Amino acid sequence: MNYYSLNKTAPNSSFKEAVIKGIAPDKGLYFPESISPLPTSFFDNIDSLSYEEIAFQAIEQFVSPDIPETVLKTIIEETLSFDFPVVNISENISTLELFHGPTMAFKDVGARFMSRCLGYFNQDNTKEVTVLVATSGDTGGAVANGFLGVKGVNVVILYPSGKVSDIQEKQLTTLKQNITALEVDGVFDDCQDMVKQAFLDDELTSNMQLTSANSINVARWLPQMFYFFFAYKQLHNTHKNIVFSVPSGNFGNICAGMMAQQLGLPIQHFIASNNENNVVTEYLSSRSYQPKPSVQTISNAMDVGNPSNFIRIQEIYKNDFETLKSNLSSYSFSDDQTRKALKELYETYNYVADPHGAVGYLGCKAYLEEHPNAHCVFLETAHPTKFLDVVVSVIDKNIALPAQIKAVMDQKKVAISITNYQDLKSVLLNAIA
Ligand SMILES: Cc1ncc(COP(=O)(O)O)c(C=O)c1O
Ligand SMILES: N[C@@H](CCOP(=O)(O)O)C(=O)O
Repeated sequence: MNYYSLNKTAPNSSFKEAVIKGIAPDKGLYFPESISPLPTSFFDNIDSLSYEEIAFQAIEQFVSPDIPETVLKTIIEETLSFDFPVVNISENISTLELFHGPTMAFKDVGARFMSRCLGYFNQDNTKEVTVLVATSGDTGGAVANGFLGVKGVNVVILYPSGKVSDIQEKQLTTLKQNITALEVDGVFDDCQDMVKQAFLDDELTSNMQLTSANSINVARWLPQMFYFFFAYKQLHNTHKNIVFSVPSGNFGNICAGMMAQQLGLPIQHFIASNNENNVVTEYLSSRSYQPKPSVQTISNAMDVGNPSNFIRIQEIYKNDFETLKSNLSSYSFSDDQTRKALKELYETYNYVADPHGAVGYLGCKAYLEEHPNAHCVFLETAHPTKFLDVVVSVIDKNIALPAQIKAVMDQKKVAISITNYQDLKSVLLNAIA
């Protein structure tokens, strides 16, 4: 598969080139040249397919011929080494739990898939690759974990100081080895802007091979399609009119769901559930797309004021506002509403959610008011213990810590404080000096 740049002024790239570069030379996001729907027999037989087989068929066209079939099968098998259960909440609402991986957030799937692709492409390469990542909380930990010890790859993670949870910070600052954490005096969008600026910097790019492990990288983004298929497999015999409510920040996850739909997955509608960072909610009601500075919320990983992947969503719908609107609704919720939803989920349904999942639940409720015949699946994108203070204070009950969380809690944080792009550049240049 070849990929074109959404800025349309760079040459097309193979999957391998797109993964290694991360972003096109004209700074556009890569997008696949074609999307061929899966045959109807795939959906007719989905009950008899394993998750690995489903994932293989979903992604093969996007990575072929750069990753041979046997290698791809191994990558998928290693990526999907944990469970993706759908849990029933009420008659019309279920949740897809995406937190059973090593860092307990949905990012584990994309990070594990991408690290193995890059490891494969880099196996005979003597030139080291530097993976730059901006995180508002979960990408950093997942990428650190996914790339830990990968030969020839150094990972540099930028995170906004004081704006990620304690556990998230531990997950991205305690691994050492080939992982460096940079604590930025700013918000997530500052981190993301610095990463994008680094790709524009000739002094850096002529001295080192830079790539990104944010969802701008196609190998991080596309595997996020897998679990929409897994949810469908679990639900399609008992539920019709399946809609997904995706707690959204950078819009990579929901955009991956839309790619699954393009492959033929019968998803009736998408709901982008937002906290008060509501650029897309506003766009759908006003037609005016106005990125704005992010505000801090209790669903911190969604504190994004300029979502990178919205341009891919526009491309999927060929920049047609009405087509997009017929397939996507969006709602924005305050922290107070999120706290009430956490409480309601616990007290009414005995379900302990995390603040991001709670925003997704609110999105389901809002949509179902207008569409009572739908079945809404909200993505539970992280484990509640990653946001221990918020969740415990709301439900007023201690929750057991999983082994993955206990393993990092008492580790010592190691991070370099930076305030601006020059600081980032110095860290990167010093590393190769
Ligand atoms: C727990 C959690 N939920 C939701 C999101 C938002 O996902 P996306 O950025 O793909 O929209 C993130 C961050 O990506 C996250 O970490
Ligand atoms: N919410 C994310 C922000 C980065 O998103 P990505 O999917 O583009 O990596 C985070 O948790 O860091």
